[in-house]
Order: sequence, then structure tokens, then C-alpha cells
Amino acid sequence: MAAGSAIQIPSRLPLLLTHEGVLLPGSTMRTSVDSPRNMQLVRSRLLKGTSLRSTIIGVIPNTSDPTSDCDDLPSLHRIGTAALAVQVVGSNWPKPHYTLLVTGLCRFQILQLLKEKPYPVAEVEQLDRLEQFTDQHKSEEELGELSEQFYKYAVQILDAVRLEERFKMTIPLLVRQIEGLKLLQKTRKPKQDDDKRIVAIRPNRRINHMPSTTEDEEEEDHDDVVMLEKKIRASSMSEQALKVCLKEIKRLKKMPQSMPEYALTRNYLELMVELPWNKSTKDRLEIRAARIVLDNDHYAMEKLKKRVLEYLAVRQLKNNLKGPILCFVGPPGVGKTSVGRSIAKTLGREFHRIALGGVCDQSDIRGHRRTYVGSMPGRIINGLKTVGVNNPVFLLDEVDKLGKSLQGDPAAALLEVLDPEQNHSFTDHYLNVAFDLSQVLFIATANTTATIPPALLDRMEIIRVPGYTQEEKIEIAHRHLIPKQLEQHGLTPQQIQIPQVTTLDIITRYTREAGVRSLDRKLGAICRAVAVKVAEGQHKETKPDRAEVGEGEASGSFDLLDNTDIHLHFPAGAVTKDGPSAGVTIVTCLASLFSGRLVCSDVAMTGEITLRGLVLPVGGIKDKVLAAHRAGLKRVIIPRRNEKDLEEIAANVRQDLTFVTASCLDEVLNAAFDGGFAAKPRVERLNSKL
Ligand SMILES: Nc1ncnc2c1ncn2[C@@H]1O[C@H](COP(=O)(O)OP(=O)(O)OP(=O)(O)O)[C@@H](O)[C@H]1O
Repeated sequence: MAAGSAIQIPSRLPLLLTHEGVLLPGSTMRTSVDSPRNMQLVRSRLLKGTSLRSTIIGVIPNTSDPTSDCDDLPSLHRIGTAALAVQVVGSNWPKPHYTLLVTGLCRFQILQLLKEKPYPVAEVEQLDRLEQFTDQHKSEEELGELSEQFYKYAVQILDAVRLEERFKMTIPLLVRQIEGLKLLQKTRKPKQDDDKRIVAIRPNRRINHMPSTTEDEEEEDHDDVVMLEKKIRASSMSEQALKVCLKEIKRLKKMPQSMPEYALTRNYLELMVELPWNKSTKDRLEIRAARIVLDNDHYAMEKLKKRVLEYLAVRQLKNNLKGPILCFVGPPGVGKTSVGRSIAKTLGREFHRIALGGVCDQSDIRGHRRTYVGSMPGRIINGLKTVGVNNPVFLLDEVDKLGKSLQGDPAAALLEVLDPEQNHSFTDHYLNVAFDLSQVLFIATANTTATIPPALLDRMEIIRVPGYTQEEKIEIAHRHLIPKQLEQHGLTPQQIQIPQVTTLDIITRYTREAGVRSLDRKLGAICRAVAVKVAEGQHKETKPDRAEVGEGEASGSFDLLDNTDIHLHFPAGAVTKDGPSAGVTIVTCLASLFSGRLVCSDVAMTGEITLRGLVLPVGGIKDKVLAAHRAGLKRVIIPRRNEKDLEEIAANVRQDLTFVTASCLDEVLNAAFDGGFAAKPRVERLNSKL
């Protein structure tokens, strides 16, 4: 189709049904093809055909919901645009689809549908016989908002077949647009260093002669590229990166702007310039100051703070980061993230949290190759771009919730990130050049070590962060949570006072947790309620009432026996249960069931039981004892061989509880039942009160 010749489209056209955007003659549109019908069209017509005619298709706009595109053909807009398929890109990510670049040639109307399957083909009549389009319009990013408005009118304009009708519709719209842009120009002063292009209105040019890419615009673009090249040369990127960037900029200079690759290459180069290749903050580590920061920010957690200080001290003396990666493991809301933040504060470094929960694709860590449509760098490189320095503290949150999928194992990618032997030349797929991560301080958090991939676990030093006692929670609330909430809600201590007994009430009756996250939320709810009263000017000194805190939790019950069959029910089947520590408890339940006697309601117990009735030691005694204490129980039965673990428990908690150590089942049962236990089996239907 030589320029200047009139376009003659085939009388039968395969139809591509689109639901977004309207392709107008002379314009170019990129559209994603993923419905079965459209995929078939691309495969059979565009990928197999070899003639030029086979690349002409009919694009029908306004087709209803593409997800229902399976059997019945939806009703079709009568007028469509014949288009030349300029490029087809196939991808399997995130699901199989093609991206099609089409250029509109002319309008047509559907005369008759010839077939519906596997893709629709219609007999068509060409409506306008315009001269060959002269250029492709490249959509301007800055015109995003305007194009949304434009879209509304586009379908109407497509329907305007007569030239006069088209003028009548478009001229008022264009005039309005130009007025709007003039206003915008007045209010926006162009920044010298702004590498985003500003749309300029050139008053002397007549609308019908205005080519899509003017000389001025080309010059502007050229200036932009020159500016970008200057920035690349001025940046302190590695030699390898500089080489790649200069090669890309050379390609960019030769590339017409309308090429889709132009924008991709530009984005890539802009990211390369923005990355902190050599920019870092200066460490100001002073152990005494670090201790003060940690103590000021966190109450209790003595063991954790001690280990963090040791770690920082070794770093100060050795002045390198080749130590282990610290991993804080503990229940939600015990301050793992906030300790990470304090570490960054003590070091004077930037802090960035990378949430790994649910990540199951290695490209999340390592980025996509640039050949993918919509490719992006991974979270590590993105994080570095966000903080703007190459030595931040990165908190890898929830490493225990990493997933795995066909798209590769993210844990393997993380290993490379964390390995001091390799991470000085970490290569993100998108960058495709090495970036030095050796100055980044990585800290990880997890709720449990059980699901951390073993190879990762091996690289980390686990520091357990246990739950808090009630007393610790009260202190945390009054020293940290309440002042923070007051500040967030714009309240002063004169406007609301929460007495310690109230906090205790909230802790014991309205929250049941190892950490302080719900407590914090409840305190927030109180502050919000008070803020409303203060704002309404009706405030007297306010004490929180029950409704503001929320209702307490109901306790569950379970049935055990059906005649002589034993039914053991472990609630929440989807939650994996392992570990033998409920052994003594299950046997005690059964003993209660068969004897018809009730177990004391203030007893907690843990321990593994052998087939011969011996009680074996178990892990996590501290957490279990704290949970029993939280639940208001008085007596705790533990395996005798766990007696040494009681030393770890705060004295005030120990004072409130009586501990019974047991090495065999008899001792457990004697302690669990009032007045001891001499088994007299009685087989009848009973409900356990445990
Ligand atoms: N010992 C403490 N002293 C002061 N504040 C604390 C303490 N422990 C927790 N907090 C506060 O409790 C809130 C929740 O803590 P954070 O978000 O750090 O918990 P987390 O352990 O990281 O939880 P998750 O595992 O759910 O991410 C924060 O506001 C934190 O400052």
C-alpha cells in the first residue's frame, strides 16, 4: 500500500471483538487478546497467514463482557474499523495472551455475518475511502485524562460516516480541548529539568494540516534523549551498566517514537539513572545511643534487644556485613517490624519493608525479563529505587509465608539476595546488569520457622520474640501505644485518660493475643470515639465504655462421645496440626469422658505421651505458660523434663501459677482432677466439660 493510494479492504473480514478503546482510522492501538475467539483469530489468521491481505482484520468496538465470550456471539456494533495488524506479541504471563498492535485503515459496516466459529467472519462494506494514512499517532501519556473523555465520544464519531457529520461532532470537541490545554499551560510552568514532555499548543497551525509529529516535537524528543544521555554519563553507575545504557541510548536515537519499544527502552534507562549505584547514607553507629533508641522504642524484649546490640557491636568492630541474617520469629504484633525500624534508626539508615507473604513467583524478587509485556524490576530493585540509597535496612517480612509455583521458587532467588558471597553482583532480570547489594542490611521476620525453606533458614540466625505478659502489655500500652494513638488522633492527655485498670480490662476481656496489635486497635477505637466527642464540643473527661471497645470472644465447645465410639474433633481442619504436645490433654479428655468426672476448669497442661503412659518433654513452654496465664488459669501441668524452662518465665507470672511436673500419666490425671484420679471406667454417653 503505497502512500497516496486509496485503501481497498477485502469484502470479507475476520472480526476482532474489543471491549476497551475504539480504534479510529489513522490511529494505532495496542490491545490485549485473551478471549478464546480472539486468540483463535490471531492464531489462524495472523500467525499462519503470509499475504498482506491476511493481516487486515475488522475491529469491532464496544463488545460486551469478554469473560462471557465462550459460546453465544454477543451482539456486535454495526460499524467497525478495518485494521492492519502491525505486530503480534505472545506471552504466557500472567496467563496466555497476545498483545496486538493494530493501525486503523478505514470504517466498514457489517452486511452479513458469514460464520461465528471459531472466530466471526463477516461480509463487509467499506464506508470511507480515505487516502493512505500518513503517520501513526502515538498516544501521549500526558493526555491520559483527556483521552478518557475522548473515549466517550469516540464511538459516536466512529458512527459518523458523512464528512460533514464528522466535522460537526469533532470541531466543538477540539475547540473545548484546546481551550482547556491553554488554561493548563498558563497554570503549569515548565521546569527546565523536567524530562516529561509538555504538550504545547502551536497557535499558527491549522487543525487540518497538523501532522501528528511536528518538527518541534521531534526536536523536543531529541533534546530529551540528549538530556537522558547526559544523566546516564553523569550517574555513577557501574562500568557494565554504563556500557549497556549507552548502547540502548544509541538505539533509542535511531528508533521512531511510534515504536512500542521506544517507551520500554526509555523507562529502562530512566530507572537505570534513578538507581542509587553509588549513593549511600553514612553509618552513625554508636552502641550506647543504639541501646537508648532500642530501650526508648520498646519495652521489655530484653533478650532480643541484647542480641541486637551484640550484632550491632560486632558490625561496628568488624565494619562489614558478612554476619548472619537476623530473623525475628514470633507471633503477630510483638514488635518484630518495629525493632527492624529501630535498627535502621540507630544506624541512621533508610528503612524499607518488603512484604513476602504470598509471593510465589521468583520474578517478584528478581524481576521480569524485558521481553515480557509489562515487565518490571523485582521488589529488591524497586525498594532501592524507593529509598534512593544503596545501604538501606530491608525488612523481609513474613519469610515463612513464601509460596512456590510454576513461575519458579522465590526462595531460591532470595538465597542469592542474602548470600554475601553472591549478592555483590545480584542480577535482576529486568536490569540485566549486576547491582551490588552487599551494603544492604537484611533483617527477616516470621511467625514460625516451620515453613521457612530450609536453605533460607540455614542462612539466618533465629531470634525468638515471645508474647507478652499482662503486666508487660499494660506497660507497653501506657508508655508507647496510648501516647502514639493520642498523637495520631490529635488528642491531648488532658482530653482522655485511660486508667491502668481499664487497660487491664481491655487486655483480659476484649483481646486474646500474644502481641499487642488488637490492644493497639482497641485503644485506637477509644481515641476515635473520644475525638468525635471532643470535636462536637461535648467533651467532659471521658472514660471508655464497653461498646467502644467491642465485644469479647465467645469460647467454643466440642462433643466427644457417640455411644461407645470415640470421636476426636480437632477444629479448623485447614490449619496444619503437628507436634505431639497435646498428647496428655487428649488422654485426660478421654479419661474424663469414660469416668464421667470433670477436669478442674483452671488447669492447663502440655506434654507428649508414649503408648506406655510416660510423659515426654515438649517445646515452647514459655509461650504456652504465658497463654495459660493470659487465659486466667491457675495450675499448669508440664513434663518433668521441661522444669528447667520455667526459669525463662517472668517471676510475676510464675507467682500467679502453680506448676505440676509429671513424668507419667498417673501424675497428670491426679493433678487434673479434683481429689486425684483413680480410674473407674463407666461407659455411657457424656459431654466433656474440658
Ligand atoms: N515491646 C514493645 N514496646 C513498644 N511497642 C511495641 C512493643 N511490641 C510491639 N509494639 C507495638 O505494637 C505494634 C505492632 O508491632 P509490629 O507491627 O512491629 O509487630 P510484628 O511483630 O511485626 O507483627 P506482624 O508479625 O504481624 O508483622 C507496633 O505499633 C509496635 O510499635
